[in-house]
Order: sequence, then C-alpha cells, then structure tokens
Amino acid sequence: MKVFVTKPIPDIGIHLMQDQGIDVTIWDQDRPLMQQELIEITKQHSALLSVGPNRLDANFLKECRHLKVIALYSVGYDHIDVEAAVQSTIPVANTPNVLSDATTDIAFILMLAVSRKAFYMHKQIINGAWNSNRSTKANLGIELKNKTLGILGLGRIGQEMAKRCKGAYNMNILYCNRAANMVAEEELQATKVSFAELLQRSDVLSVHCSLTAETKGVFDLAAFKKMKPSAIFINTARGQIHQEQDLIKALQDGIIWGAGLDVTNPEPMKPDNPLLFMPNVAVLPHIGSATVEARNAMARLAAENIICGLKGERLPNIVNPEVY
Ligand SMILES: NC(=O)C1=CN([C@@H]2O[C@H](COP(=O)(O)OP(=O)(O)OC[C@H]3O[C@@H](n4cnc5c(N)ncnc54)[C@H](O)[C@@H]3O)[C@@H](O)[C@H]2O)C=CC1
Ligand SMILES: O=C(O)C(=O)CO
Repeated sequence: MKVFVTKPIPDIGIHLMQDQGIDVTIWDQDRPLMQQELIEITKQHSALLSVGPNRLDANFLKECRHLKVIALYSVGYDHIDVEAAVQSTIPVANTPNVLSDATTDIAFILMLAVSRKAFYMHKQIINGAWNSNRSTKANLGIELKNKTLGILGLGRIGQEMAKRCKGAYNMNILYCNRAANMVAEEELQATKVSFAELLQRSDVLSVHCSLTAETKGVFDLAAFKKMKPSAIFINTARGQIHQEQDLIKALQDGIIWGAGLDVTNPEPMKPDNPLLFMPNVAVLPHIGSATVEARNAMARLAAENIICGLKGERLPNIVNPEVY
C-alpha cells in the first residue's frame, strides 16, 4: 500500500496512514510538480493524495487507472475530471464541512473590509498618507445592518455565511441555488430567487457555488450591470466564476461599489493588478481553509479516505459514487 502526497500536509494525516502500514511518499520540493512527473511518480503508487493545483485530467486518469483511490485535499473538485475518474473506476474523495467555518470567516472579513475600505486605508498609513485634515466626506464606507445579502450557491459554506450575516447584521437573505434549502428558508427566512433577481436585489452578493461549466464566467459585465451601483461583490469560491477584466471595468466605471476576492484567475494574481490599487477592493491569496483547525481536519479526512480506498471500502467522502 503506497500513497503519493503531492505537497506536505499536517502530520496528523501522514501518521494516520503510516499507522495503517501505508508507505507514504511526500513531494516536498519548492518547485511545482510538473504534470509528467506527477504521472510517472503516481504510477509507482496505489493511491494519490492530491494537494493543490495539479490538474487531474482525462489523460492523467487514463495513465493512472491502476489507482485504488484519489483523495483531494480540498472540498472543491473542479480540478479533476470526475467523469474520466468514473470511466477509470477510480473512487475520488474531497474534504467537505471541516473547512466551512474557516472559509466563511474569509468571506465575512472581505465583506467587512470592503464595506469600510479597510485594506486600502491600511495601505494609506503605510504610504504615509494618513491625513488628519482629510475631509469628513472622504473614504466613507457603507453599513451592513438590515441590508440584503444574496448568495449564489447556498451549500455548506453559503449557508454558514447566511447564518452569520443574519445573526450579526439582521441581513435579509436571498439565495440562488440548484435546489431549495428548506433549513435556510425556515431558520433564516431566506428566499430563493432567480439569478437575475439575485443580481438586482443584493446589497452584498457572495459567491459560494462550485465551479462548473454552468457557473464559469457567469459574473461578466452584463451581470455586473444588473447589480446595484452600491453593491459589493464577494467571491471566495473560484476565480473563474467572475471575469476579471469585466470586474475591473465594473469597479472603475462605478457599475458596482466594491469587491472582495479570496480567489482570482489566474492564481497567483500579479502584483501590478489594478484591483490591488482600488479603494473599495480587498484581495486575499486563497486562504479560505488556511487555519490550523481546518487544515488538520482536512489532513485527517483525506487520510481516512485513502485508508478506506486502499482497504477496498467505500470512501466516506466519495464525490463519484457511480464507481460502486
Ligand atoms: N477560498 C477557499 O479557500 C475555499 C473555496 N471553496 C469553494 O467553495 C465552494 C463551495 O463549497 P461548499 O459550500 O462546501 O460546497 P457545496 O457543494 O456544499 O455548495 C455548493 C452549492 O453551489 C450550488 N450550485 C452549484 N451550481 C450552481 C448553479 N449553477 N447555480 C446555483 N447554485 C449552484 C450547489 O447546489 C450547492 O448548494 C467549493 O466548491 C470551492 O470551490 C471551498 C473551500 C475553501
Ligand atoms: O477546499 C477548497 O476547495 C479550497 O479552495 C481550499 O482548500
């Protein structure tokens, strides 16, 4: 039983696997793992614990169809061709729930930071531009109390964001989701609306859907033009869900008021990106799940899925149950 781990993860996960007699190889070099190297090394292993951005495409899944299990160190699985994994009969698992609180924290931080221009004002101090004589009308923020929060994708993280915004600011919750979420409707008085209505009515629009062919690029200029000029756009899901040039234009032309991003396209964002210099924008480098608690729990969950897969048992967090 041999597993290849494509980046170091917390020890708790490594020890769990080793305690089961699994031979663990970890890619711990500073440079990224090239696609061909990934294939060649994975061929020498019976399981893959995939951490980070390597694309597990149809070619990879064909070349490595001997794998007994792939455990992703993420809840998002847009970087794996799930259909090809089904064809290769490889069970694939992700890490749901354990990172929802941490990721919601980041969506909430971004919403607050944008609403008060906090990142920009911090930069003003660093740049020596703290001016005590500034106009009382300069750089004013927007308050969130009783405003309307729109959520695209009311799943685990979207629901947590809705709960917090309701509790902290009594925000009115609208959501657009594949299915109705009765828990949110009953407990948070959330209302399901169309995507068009979500755009039109939200004061803060927070994106929590998965990246799919349907959601890719859905926030384009036409979508931003349907939003309120006072609206704040938050994306902690995936950078490809919004079209960056259109977002830049929407902010520059005052089509929307502000934006907070934990995800960009591409990642990393270049340091001269205009979004980094706008007062009403806050950008973070994809740190949604980056807490000790979440990352330990993700390591444990990924390891448990590897152990089950190598024993031929059903994966607890299977994303392609069609393989069974
Ligand atoms: N910034 C970060 O570090 C992190 C980002 N994420 C991202 O957050 C996403 C959501 O995670 P979870 O809440 O755990 O997933 P989830 O599966 O519980 O929720 C996703 C929701 O999106 C909805 N959805 C999918 N397509 C849709 C569409 N076309 N229209 C409307 N709704 C749609 C689904 O019905 C589901 O309710 C992940 O897929 C991942 O991309 C997750 C964790 C950390
Ligand atoms: O889990 C995910 O999908 C992330 O983006 C980061 O952990």
